[in-house]
Amino acid sequence: MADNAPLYLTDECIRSNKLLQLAKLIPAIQNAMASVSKNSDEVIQPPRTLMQIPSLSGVLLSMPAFSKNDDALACKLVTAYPGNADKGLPSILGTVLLFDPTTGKVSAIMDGTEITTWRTAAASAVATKYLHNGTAVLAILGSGTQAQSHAETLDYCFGFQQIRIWNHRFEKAQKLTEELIEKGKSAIAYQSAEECVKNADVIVTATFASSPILRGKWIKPGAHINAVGAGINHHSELDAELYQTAHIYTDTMASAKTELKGLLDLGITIQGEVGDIINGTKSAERERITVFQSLGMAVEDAVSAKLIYDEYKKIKKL
Ligand SMILES: NC(=O)C1=CN([C@@H]2O[C@H](COP(=O)(O)OP(=O)(O)OC[C@H]3O[C@@H](n4cnc5c(N)ncnc54)[C@H](O)[C@@H]3O)[C@@H](O)[C@H]2O)C=CC1
Ligand SMILES: O=C(O)C1=NCCCC1
Repeated sequence: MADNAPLYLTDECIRSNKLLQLAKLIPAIQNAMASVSKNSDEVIQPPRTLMQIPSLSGVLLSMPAFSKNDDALACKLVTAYPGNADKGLPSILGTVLLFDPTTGKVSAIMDGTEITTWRTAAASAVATKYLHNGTAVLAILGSGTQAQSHAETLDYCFGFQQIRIWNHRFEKAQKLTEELIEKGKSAIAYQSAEECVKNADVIVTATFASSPILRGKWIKPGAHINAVGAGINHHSELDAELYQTAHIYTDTMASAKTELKGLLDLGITIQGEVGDIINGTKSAERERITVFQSLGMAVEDAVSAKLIYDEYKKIKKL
């Protein structure tokens, strides 16, 4: 490889060299979420393009961003193909280009699946920190990639007494539960979503469900929900009653205006961005049911890619 050629970092390389560690990732994502919500030039992040391919049930997103504080300029191209599960491939596949911000030259090309997996869970952890009201029981609806990263990341941050897993295919809930138990966590698989979320303090929805899997009447007052899943229709996992009663925050209002249009058209209010709470410009009402409606932000990918690049250069002494 020529000296000035971009680095190519695969998901396997990122995993085996531990290039993306929660201890560094979570504060970086918190800073990025805060910066997005400041009226400043700290973050440049245009609305992402989202191209649907209905005949193949797939979506391709293009997500550029610049973070001044992190000196990170990047663009992620990411696809969502729910049918990949039957083909032994991840549903979410991505590639991130990291640029030298001063010249625009590509410094690294990275697989984006590890990045998407962990930065999404890190964003939910930050939202949970600012919106939750208790950390005894974590309930996760879904048992795929995001369910696993959320179980590990939220437990890393809050140390839950119990982690409950539900999936529409029970054997998959059992499989994730066994993996969590092997890692020393106290996990239980549930056949019923209602039983799974009963009295839970923090709930995660991370599925491709196109109709509600979580109902407002099942949830205890003060519970916090990280609504992560459902592809391009980001608001199909929770029922209307829940959206109508909860205090809802998102990651970026700029994307919410288009990607959550279905919710806004129902007259549902989004209180603001999680960054507003971090910055102290809005205050959380933790005694109410709160929802973090996660869309996913390009700046999260940019700061994650920069962390990986810096860590790789450090360990390889480049
Ligand atoms: N907000 C964000 O930043 C991000 C959101 N996502 C979204 O998170 C969700 C999960 O993604 P991954 O874990 O990577 O996918 P995955 O394919 O690994 O897991 C999907 C889970 O959904 C379940 N599922 C599929 N169809 C379902 C249905 N009709 N009803 C109930 N459950 C169903 C599967 O059994 C599996 O447990 C997707 O909707 C994806 O688009 C993914 C990455 C980032
Ligand atoms: O932010 C992302 O990355 C994604 N968001 C929605 C689903 C596909 C990946």
